[in-house]
Amino acid sequence: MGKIVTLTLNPAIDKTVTLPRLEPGRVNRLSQVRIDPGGKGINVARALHQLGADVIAVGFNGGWTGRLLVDHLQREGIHHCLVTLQADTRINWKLVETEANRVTDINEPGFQVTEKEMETLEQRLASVLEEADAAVFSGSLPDGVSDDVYYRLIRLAHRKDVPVFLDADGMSFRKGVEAVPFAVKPNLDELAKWTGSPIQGDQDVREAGHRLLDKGVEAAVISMGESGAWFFTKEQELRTIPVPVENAHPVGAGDAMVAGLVYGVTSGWNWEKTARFATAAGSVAASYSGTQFGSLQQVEEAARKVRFFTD
Ligand SMILES: Nc1ncnc2c1ncn2[C@@H]1O[C@H](COP(=O)(O)OP(=O)(O)O)[C@@H](O)[C@H]1O
Ligand SMILES: O=P(O)(O)OC[C@H]1O[C@](O)(COP(=O)(O)O)[C@@H](O)[C@@H]1O
Repeated sequence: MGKIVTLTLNPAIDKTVTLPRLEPGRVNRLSQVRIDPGGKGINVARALHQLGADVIAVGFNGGWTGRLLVDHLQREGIHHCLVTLQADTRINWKLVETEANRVTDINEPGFQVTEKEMETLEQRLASVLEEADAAVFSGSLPDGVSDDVYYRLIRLAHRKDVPVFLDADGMSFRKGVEAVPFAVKPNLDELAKWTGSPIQGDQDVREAGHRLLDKGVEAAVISMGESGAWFFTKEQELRTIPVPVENAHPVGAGDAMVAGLVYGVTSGWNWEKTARFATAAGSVAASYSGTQFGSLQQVEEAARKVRFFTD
């Protein structure tokens, strides 16, 4: 496995705050507070690094929260190539209510990016892609970045022969798919936005998965939280069932799954092994508070317990 590049246009500091129950309109006191570096591509890089992969995180970053983010990345030993902006990297709040076992995400929109800054980022990405075996483009877009950005950058990666794994939402995902990434990983909400109609059962998922393959992507993975995921290629379709995680902390599970998927594909594993591993990577992440990811050994152990729907 060679170098993997992740792209995070809108990174974040994830602030996970825990309390028994939120009482709106009253003074609430937190029982725990946790800070993690975040944003989808940053998390994929952290998860891949935990698995032992050679990874570099590319993206924007800025202000005091940006310095905090870099500090965390350095402590974790993550290589990065970030374009520094004046404005602060956003803070995304993850409100955990323990009594209801409910997590509410409150994500800031993020900083404003100029055309010039976007050009600088594209130049850096282009040079990092020269040495890459795979790239992961994921997450929301900051203000000022047009929603065809993944489309353009996937085409850039094609010119360098680098397969792209895309995990995005809304119009940036829709346009990105048109550039034919190697793989996509929507969850059910993201998939419903792409199809334009609600996804109401396995048959709807299968139809949507095949529509994604018809667009030319080699692999479509549809994640469904604790219910596992569907893994589609032209040759095979599998539905995985993870070992359920009690009192799960699902933030970052999707990013861990993407990391597991890239890890399996770039290791040359078959689709069953990759599907088990990616599913398990998500579950291990869901077992930790905040965003924390499993080691190779932990994920391999959890992968042995993943079942296929037809088992
Ligand atoms: N409560 C859970 N128990 C076990 N596995 C989970 C749980 N939540 C998530 N996962 C694993 O993580 C994967 C990705 O989670 P999901 O919530 O679908 O992603 P996203 O964060 O992108 O919405 C799931 O397909 C599953 O394998
Ligand atoms: O870029 P977006 O869509 O706002 O998402 C950013 C958030 O998603 C996360 O990367 C978690 O994503 P997943 O739960 O999908 O794995 C958080 O760390 C971050 O706060």
